[in-house]
Amino acid sequence: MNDSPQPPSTPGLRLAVIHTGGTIASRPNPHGPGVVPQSAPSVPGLPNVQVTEFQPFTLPSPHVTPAHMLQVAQLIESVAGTHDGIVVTHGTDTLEETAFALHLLLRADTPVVLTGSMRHAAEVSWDGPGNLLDAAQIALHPATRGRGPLVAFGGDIYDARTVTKVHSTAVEAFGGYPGPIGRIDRVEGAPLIRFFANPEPRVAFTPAALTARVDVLYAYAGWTGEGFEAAARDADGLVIAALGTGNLPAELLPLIQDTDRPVVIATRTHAGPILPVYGYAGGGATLVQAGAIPASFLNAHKARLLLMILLSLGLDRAAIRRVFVDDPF
Ligand SMILES: NC(=O)C[C@H](N)C(=O)O
Repeated sequence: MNDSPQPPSTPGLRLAVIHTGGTIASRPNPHGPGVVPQSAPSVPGLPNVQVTEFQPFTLPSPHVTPAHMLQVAQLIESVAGTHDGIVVTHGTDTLEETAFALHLLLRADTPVVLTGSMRHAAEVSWDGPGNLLDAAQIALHPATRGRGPLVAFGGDIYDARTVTKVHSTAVEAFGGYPGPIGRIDRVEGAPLIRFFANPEPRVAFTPAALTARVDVLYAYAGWTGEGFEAAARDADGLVIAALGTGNLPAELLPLIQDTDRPVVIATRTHAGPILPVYGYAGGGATLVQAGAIPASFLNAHKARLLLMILLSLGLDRAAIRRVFVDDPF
């Protein structure tokens, strides 16, 4: 653990800030109801840090697609060599998906820290400036290098692979098993950054485009497979947010047996792995025997991104299975 207070900045550092929208860029809508992203938040002044800002798009994060994630990854690759740290501001609703996409796509090891806010700029409790300052100081800290894309929120630092949004309104909106890998605090204004875990090593994939279609289905008591056939017909791959350790109602077993599409099984619970424990029809052991691919600890929407990338690279089912099973997800 590195727990020595750091100076507010080290002279001559170069920070890139990539603004993409979200509540951190939002204000009340002058043309209609609610709040909408409008202008990028101001980057706090950091002495002797040269800041370059980029604004590839300004979107609420429910409008962000995998194509936007690839665009951000390509922008990061293009500026990584000339910057010491990179911050991405993003809406919180799909922030974990962009973070995980960057985890899968980036080759550069320049620190990348994503952040956002839960309150908009016209609210007294706006958390944007604090989160942005945290993210900038984390991105420029020497101990951050080599940890892959991170998420900074409410002072906690998360691994892109495990972070997830856990609350729809609270300022402490992020969590995820097994929790933060670091923390930023301040002592008399100086940042104190401590890491207490390293993320698992990353494998970087380099698709030219994310062309594959992957649909997510959500399991529930009494599901008899509604939606499965259409998804298996129209999509290149499927992810099921299954029950418990990766179990489904019995009706799903023949559907999974009969499709030639890769079917990845994640859990709809909020933590824990997929395991082939149960041997009743639809139990995890029977699904794996039928060809389903366990998503390990990935949630369904992160498993979808990995499957989309692997299908876009042209991998077949056996190769996809090897990535899901052998790589540290
Ligand atoms: N807090 C937020 O940023 C939520 C917003 N709906 C978004 O993700 O764009």
